[in-house]
Amino acid sequence: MTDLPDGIQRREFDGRTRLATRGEPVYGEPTDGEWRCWDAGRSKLGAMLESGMDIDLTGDEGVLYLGAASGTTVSHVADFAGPTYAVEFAPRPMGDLLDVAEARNNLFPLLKDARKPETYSHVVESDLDLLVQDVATRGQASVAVDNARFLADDSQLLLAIKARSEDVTADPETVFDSVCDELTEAYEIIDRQRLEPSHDDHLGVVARKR
Ligand SMILES: C[S@@+](CC[C@H](N)C(=O)[O-])C[C@H]1O[C@@H](n2cnc3c(N)ncnc32)[C@H](O)[C@@H]1O
Repeated sequence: MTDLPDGIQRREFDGRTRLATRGEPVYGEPTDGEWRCWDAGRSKLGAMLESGMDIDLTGDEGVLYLGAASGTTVSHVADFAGPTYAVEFAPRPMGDLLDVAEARNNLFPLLKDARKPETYSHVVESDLDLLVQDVATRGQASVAVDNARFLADDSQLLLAIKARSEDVTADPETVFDSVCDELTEAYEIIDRQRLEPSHDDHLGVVARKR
């Protein structure tokens, strides 16, 4: 069961109850006053929260977000959480991400490679509460394990695993099992759930740092 902080609400948009955060709109999402709809169809973390996975959020978390792209999901995270470091290695979406950060003084975009945490360890604080990861790259488990260095003990990992980024031909369940096995080097898995129908061949994982 998901524990939602005050900064995330369930509200009605177009006759459907959906998640929402308070902040400047980013991707043309529907709004209701200062609340903006968090579109689970465009956000794996949104889908994980909407499906009621075993996630525990308080709203004052320090966050490291890996794979921020243009800021669709990390904008919602920065709306409800504390300092949010957003790592993205592609220069193209970084321009959009900088615009998103303009309206959020707790969002810090970093043009860095998530496979090389040593290149941003001088900027990102230590003892963070939450690692959110959505990087379309091979070696998703080792990225999460290598970045555990920024987390306090017992903090949370919210991970979306994309099967095809590991192996386009393998059965997704086999890929998910192997990534989850590798994660246990640094984390205890609390919950795992496929993200269909909104995100094909993706697994949502909730874990705690050991
Ligand atoms: C599926 S998109 C992320 C979407 C985003 N999380 C959202 O929901 O708004 C995956 C992103 O991971 C980025 N990425 C892939 N490998 C990376 C790496 N090694 N370091 C940083 N970013 C990476 C890609 O450039 C891409 O923007």
